[in-house]
Amino acid sequence: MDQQLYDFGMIGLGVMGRNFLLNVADDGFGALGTDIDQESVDALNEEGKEMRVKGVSTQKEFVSLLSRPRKIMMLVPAGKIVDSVIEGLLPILDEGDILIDGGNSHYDDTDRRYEYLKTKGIRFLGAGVSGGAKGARLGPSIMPGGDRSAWEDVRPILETVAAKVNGDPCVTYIGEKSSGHYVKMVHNGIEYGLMQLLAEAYDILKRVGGMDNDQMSELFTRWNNGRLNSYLVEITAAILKFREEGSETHLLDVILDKAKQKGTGKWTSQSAMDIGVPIPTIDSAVTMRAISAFKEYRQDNSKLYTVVHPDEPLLKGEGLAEAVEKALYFGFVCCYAQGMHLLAEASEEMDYKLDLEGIARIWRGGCIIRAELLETIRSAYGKREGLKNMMATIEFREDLHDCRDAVAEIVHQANERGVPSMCLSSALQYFEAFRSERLPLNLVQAQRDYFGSHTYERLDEKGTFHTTWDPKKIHKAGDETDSAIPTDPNEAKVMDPPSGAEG
Ligand SMILES: NC(=O)C1=CN([C@@H]2O[C@H](COP(=O)(O)OP(=O)(O)OC[C@H]3O[C@@H](n4cnc5c(N)ncnc54)[C@H](OP(=O)(O)O)[C@@H]3O)[C@@H](O)[C@H]2O)C=CC1
Ligand SMILES: O=C(CO)[C@H](O)[C@H](O)COP(=O)(O)O
Repeated sequence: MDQQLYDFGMIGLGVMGRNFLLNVADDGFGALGTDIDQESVDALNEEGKEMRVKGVSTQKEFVSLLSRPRKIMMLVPAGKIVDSVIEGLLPILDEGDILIDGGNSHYDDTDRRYEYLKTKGIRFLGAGVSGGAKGARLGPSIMPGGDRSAWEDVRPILETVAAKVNGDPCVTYIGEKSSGHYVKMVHNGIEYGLMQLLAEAYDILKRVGGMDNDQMSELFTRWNNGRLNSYLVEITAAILKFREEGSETHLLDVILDKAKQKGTGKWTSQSAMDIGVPIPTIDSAVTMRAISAFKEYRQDNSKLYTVVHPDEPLLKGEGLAEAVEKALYFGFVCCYAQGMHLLAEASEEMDYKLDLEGIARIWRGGCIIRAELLETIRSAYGKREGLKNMMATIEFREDLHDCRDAVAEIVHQANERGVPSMCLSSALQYFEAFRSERLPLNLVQAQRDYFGSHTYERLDEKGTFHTTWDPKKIHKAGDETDSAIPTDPNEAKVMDPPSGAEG
């Protein structure tokens, strides 16, 4: 093999890169890897001894051993490292070679790199990869976007290594420019939401229902055999019962309750805010990770504010379990609905021309958010061209109706005992807001017009209106904000803090 050229190259032989490359080799392709760390190169050579795999130490040797056009994937930490790897490669690549960024890069960086590499004659793909270590090794879900001809060239390899659902590979060309990384970012936003919903269900079962870890593990296993069937429910069941060898304690009970984040969830929320798409369940999950990081504040506050716990929960045992299952299912549907809606709007905003059915299809296997539910989502989008929000489709209408009261009850139970349920509550509130024909935002419009002359529209007349709400208002030319200061001293007083509030 050493004298032959290799079909596929990987830069970065960490958790994802090494496993992805071994997966490529499993499928009979010649697989070549390199890493800044010699130990990772040696480990690949050791692990790939019996396979068509080789690790080399320099980029020069790496590039010289790849067949043309070279097909190189980078799985290195996102950010400046990606740019430095690109700069190192450029002088030794040839026109038409293909570079794939498989990491979790920000879509703006991907657009910049795509344009830059085009000027250098390099065909660039920003390809989200999901599935963690095991997925990369056995079959991930892959979301490539960018140069279409590059996709056609790497397609046979990516379709072979990707996960399969009923023989269908979990990879498709997502679209132009940064669309692949945008879709992966939203995948991760949904991932944040589902994980937090599961964490809240665990907390409620434990603190409201008094269930122990082994009982919860059995329950999650049971749920995984029903409509909640998904990778994240499956691993939650496994985590709940896990004990280290020789230990009586569940490992979960001694893990610090501060969740880290690398950025993709936050970027999803930021982009949704920019475009104006509501994704409160994903936002709440990002916020809960941020709150979790303030452990010391939480410790201090827990001593200051105590919650009176009612003696007997209204729901317990099987009744509670059944209601939590409904709440979780409801939360899952709302979370996917928010992510898909964001993709639908972003597709227009960024001109990505996304195929939402295709995206749901390649998320059914290999990735972290894979779930039985995704087949229903795929079918809902497949049947309706232009569908943006799936909440009102016949596929989900009955289930959401059926689960709604259970979510309200579970949130109530959690509130009664001071157990935070930000994601579950946000899912319920999202549903309530979207099914409200009339929202109280008429008052917000009136307030905006009152203090800032921002105008409003009316239900009973066409046009844009402004009212002089307070004839006593002092208008200072060119400074509308000043006119917002109430002139009535009694009104101003209301804004003073109530006496005795401090301390
Ligand atoms: N872990 C996961 O579950 C998933 C990760 N991702 C994304 O994939 C990317 C890689 O993640 P992951 O494999 O977990 O990260 P790791 O840190 O495990 O691996 C990255 C590897 O790249 C090496 N590296 C760093 N700089 C260079 C360089 N200049 N040239 C060559 N190699 C270099 C690192 O070496 P050293 O350690 O010595 O710095 C390390 O071996 C990230 O963008 C991540 O967000 C995507 C999906 C899932
Ligand atoms: O992309 C992934 C899975 O799909 C990664 O595991 C992701 O990096 C996890 O994100 P975070 O560290 O922010 O929880």
